[in-house]
Amino acid sequence: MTPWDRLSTLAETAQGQSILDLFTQEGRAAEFSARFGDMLFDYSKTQIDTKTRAALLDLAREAGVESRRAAMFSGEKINETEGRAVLHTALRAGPEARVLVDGVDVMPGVRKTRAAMARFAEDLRSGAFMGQGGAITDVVNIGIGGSDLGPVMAVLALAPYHDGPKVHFVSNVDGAHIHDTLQHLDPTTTLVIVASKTFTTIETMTNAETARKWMATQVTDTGAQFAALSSNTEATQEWGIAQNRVFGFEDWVGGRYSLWGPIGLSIMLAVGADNFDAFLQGAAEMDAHFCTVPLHDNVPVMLALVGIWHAQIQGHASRAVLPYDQRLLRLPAYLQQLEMESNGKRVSMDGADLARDSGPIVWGEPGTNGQHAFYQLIHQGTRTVPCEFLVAAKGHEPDLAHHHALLVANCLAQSEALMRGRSLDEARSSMAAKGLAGPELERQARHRVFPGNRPSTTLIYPQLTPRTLGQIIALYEHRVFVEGIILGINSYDQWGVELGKELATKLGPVLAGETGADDKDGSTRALIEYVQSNRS
Ligand SMILES: O=P(O)(O)OC[C@H]1O[C@](O)(CO)[C@@H](O)[C@@H]1O
Repeated sequence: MTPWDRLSTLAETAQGQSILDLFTQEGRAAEFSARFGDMLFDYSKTQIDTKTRAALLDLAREAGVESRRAAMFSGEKINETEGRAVLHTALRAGPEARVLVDGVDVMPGVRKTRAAMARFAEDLRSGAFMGQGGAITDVVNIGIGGSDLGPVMAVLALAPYHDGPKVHFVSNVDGAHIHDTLQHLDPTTTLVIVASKTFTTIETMTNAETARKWMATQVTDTGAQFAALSSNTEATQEWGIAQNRVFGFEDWVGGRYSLWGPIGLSIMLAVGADNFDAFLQGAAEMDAHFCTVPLHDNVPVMLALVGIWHAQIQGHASRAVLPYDQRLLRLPAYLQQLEMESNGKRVSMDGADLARDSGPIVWGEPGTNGQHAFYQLIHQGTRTVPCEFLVAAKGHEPDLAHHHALLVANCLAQSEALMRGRSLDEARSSMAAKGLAGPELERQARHRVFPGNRPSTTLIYPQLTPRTLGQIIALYEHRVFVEGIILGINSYDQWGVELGKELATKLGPVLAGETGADDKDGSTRALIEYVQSNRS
């Protein structure tokens, strides 16, 4: 019997297994949690028991998690469809590290770029680097996907550490985004960063061109107030950005894994090089944990196995990520790209159809806001949505500690409520206490039943510092990697984004009336006609 078969059988047995009853086993909370430093990952509020976990660990071993992990860290070209190594971990590696790609140590180059970024950041933050109108007050990062989501998420998350210029982000090609961002800024004291690995992404290049025109209205040497983050240094030069403000990286850094290097410049500008270093250090610590700790106690591995249990074995199509931290507002969006662009694939590495479901749909919002929006469905809908809670024991506002206490109480209450539920008898008693009786009591009580037994995990840490944020992001990166290995997926390509881009490029001239729409289907033709007759 393969581990997959064993897990299917275990899932059948688990049907109807009360999670709450599993806690009659003494020490379950400690036994079904994993620690990383002062961070705790609690997965005891799931139906996973000792046998299930053993089968999940066998699955990981048989899939070759340990050897694939070694292959990734040693610079093997594990992104086979693009013939590339996967070494975002090198961007955060410590001073002693040596990482070989094709026999060449890439670390001297990584360190050189990191030092150049730090020098530029310090110059800009101290006022040594200025705009035409004086010290830089605002930075606009223009990028999309991995060249935007990571930096936006991290800059928001690290608000208590901001002591640099104000950082803004423009990603959408919708002119509203750049318009609304630039309209309040002064071009003479603004730095524009064009963040694009390829430097060809249509949204980014269109926004960059618009920013250049805006800058030219008041600045004579516009190029002097631009920087570029890219692995296509030829294109950055052609675009007119001086070499000393181009921060390059190699093709072994995937877009959605790129915030640790030059793509993270906006984070460094906001919080300074020391805090950025702490962010990298946290991630490097998680890398060391991932590489050395046995699978059973390995937080990224266990997070991945819980994910596989819920998505591929129990068949739950989505998972909700629910940070009880307003500053992690964009974490769900960031994880949507990280997880869904990495593992949303229908063929395995060798091109065969995937034998099971691909990675799940990832969605979420910070608590407590989500509670007043979609938690209704999570508690009483007909579908089970495994929930992943994140919360810090302590906030950053000592005088608002009572807010934080309420926040934590809500987070803990939600996982408890999801597991415990409320029975019909309990609902009946509360309706009877309100004076209801007979059929009306019965009807009202049924609406107030919570089925419970809904699984969740909680990641809890002391405080959201730069170092902790680095740990959390690296944790999720490795989780995605492990899930991808188990599914046989190449988590590092993204062919699924190409078709839409190609068609959009062809539709441009059609919408402009330059070419016909004869090859289009009836629906698309009707939509084109609608736009053409309603835009003037
Ligand atoms: O950094 P670039 O090359 O502009 O790409 C942006 C994003 O586009 C994608 O290729 C997908 O559309 C992402 O993987 C990437 O993060």
